[in-house]
Amino acid sequence: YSLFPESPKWTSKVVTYRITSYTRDMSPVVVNQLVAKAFEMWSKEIPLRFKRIRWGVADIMIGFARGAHGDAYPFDGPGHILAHAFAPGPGLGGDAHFDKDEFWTDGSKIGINFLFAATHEFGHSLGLGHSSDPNAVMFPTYGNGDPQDFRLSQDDIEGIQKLYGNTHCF
Ligand SMILES: CC(C)C[C@H](CS(C)(=N)=N)C(=O)N[C@H]1Cc2cn(c3ccccc23)CCCCCCNC1=O
Ligand SMILES: [Zn+2]
Repeated sequence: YSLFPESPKWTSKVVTYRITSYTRDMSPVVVNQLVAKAFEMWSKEIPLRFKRIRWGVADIMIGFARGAHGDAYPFDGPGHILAHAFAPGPGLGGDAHFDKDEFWTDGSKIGINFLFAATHEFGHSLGLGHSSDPNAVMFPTYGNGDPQDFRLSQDDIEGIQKLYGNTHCF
């Protein structure tokens, strides 16, 4: 695993998130559920809680966008870069953007598995960089293992616990 320089992390016990835009590929209800599930993948390994807010500014602002969308990293049409997320911090820090030009699916068909991509992006939002372990969710490229049936690798868990400690007793 790798961290970002200076190991930025969230210092609050509860981190808020808000989904500000959606995709036509899946119903908003499904996107909401998959976002919650992706956060749970990480939160079950660390003493950190996530709270969804529907309005106002959350720590982690989540949305779908195509091409240039207000940050310095315009998306590139179908394929190539699928999404991006910023390291923990104020403002843009922690935010996760998904490329609207991808075909996002919930594991029932072809396209890009949204749960996998969201789990990867939220790893960045929490402070993880990329891993050299091909089995890690934080590996730089999509589609090495089976994105329809994945779980955090030991490397992913080691990295997130390095930042936030673990949830086990003494
Ligand atoms: C892990 C993801 C969820 C998030 C990362 C982006 S990020 C910022 N969050 N680390 C991602 O999109 N990686 C590219 C990396 C990549 C693979 N190729 C590329 C060709 C061109 C440009 C990029 C790529 C080869 C062709 C396959 C293109 C489709 C799949 N794309 C990828 O795997
Ligand atoms: Zn990445």
